[in-house]
Amino acid sequence: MELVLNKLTKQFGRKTAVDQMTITMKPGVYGLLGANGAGKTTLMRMVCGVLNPTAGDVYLDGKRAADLGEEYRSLLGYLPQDFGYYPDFTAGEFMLYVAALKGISPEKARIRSKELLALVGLTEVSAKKIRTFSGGMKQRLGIAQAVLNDPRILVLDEPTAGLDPKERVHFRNLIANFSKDKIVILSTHIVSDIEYISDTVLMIKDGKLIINRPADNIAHEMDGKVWRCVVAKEAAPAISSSFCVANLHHGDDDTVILRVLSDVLPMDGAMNEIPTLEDLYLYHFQNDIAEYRGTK
Ligand SMILES: Nc1ncnc2c1ncn2[C@@H]1O[C@H](COP(=O)(O)OP(=O)(O)OP(=O)(O)O)[C@@H](O)[C@H]1O
Repeated sequence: MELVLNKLTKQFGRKTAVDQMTITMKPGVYGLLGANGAGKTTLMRMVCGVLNPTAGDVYLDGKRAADLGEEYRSLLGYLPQDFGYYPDFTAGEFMLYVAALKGISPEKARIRSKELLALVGLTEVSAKKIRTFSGGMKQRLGIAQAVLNDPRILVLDEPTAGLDPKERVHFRNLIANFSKDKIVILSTHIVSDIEYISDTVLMIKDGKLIINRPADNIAHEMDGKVWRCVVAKEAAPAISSSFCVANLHHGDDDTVILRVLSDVLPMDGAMNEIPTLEDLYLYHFQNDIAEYRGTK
């Protein structure tokens, strides 16, 4: 199976939300990373056919998804960011409702719903109303409904948003279970989720694909650019204002230890550190982050 996004573009008035994005995907987990407004949701909505591209196309095994129509949609599972859960439904009712929308026969729907609710750990609460669920439980229900039709392409828009660390780990494991032989596209702001679960990292910035690379050794382009600087407390603000600082903590005495991202030696005595995906992300998005913090 091969999913090709060919020069996929979406324009909202003058704003180009997704700009000529070309990606070839095979089964595996693709982690989509980008700042707020980078174009992740717009891209995912076009992949799922809920938004028409301004230009470009999605192809599945060489055929235009738009031409495949229902045949393409039947292979998709989608967990949108703003997923409506119908708070007065029970989890079981909700699964059957979504199954009906997906055209699954009632008998098959009952069996599959039961299996999936068990898989996501919601069997005991399947008769409880969704309004009583925690954020993590709702997200688990969200992924269960997305895979009801056993999709070959699974699109998850920020599935770990609002989850506590324990729920996030549980959720990541669930996604890993579901991802076998599928193309999974998952967006998040949480770098560690991408690091743990993705086979390929896609980084997008201002609607453009800036990185499309296997997750192993993803941060190697940062080799020699991540520095550990130990300075006196008074010297730390000057370093913070001149360089991108990924992390800062206080040492034993009156020292401060900074993790600095810089192409050049930031100060005498700085030592290179092993780069991480988070360093790579911060390096590419440092201007967005400075704006967000109000320092630019
Ligand atoms: N329906 C729309 N009409 C006009 N502009 C839109 C519309 N949808 C998205 N945009 C704009 O397109 C850009 C990309 O938005 P998108 O929601 O795809 O980003 P994102 O990366 O998913 O962001 P977030 O992480 O905040 O969800 C933003 O500037 C957004 O304001």
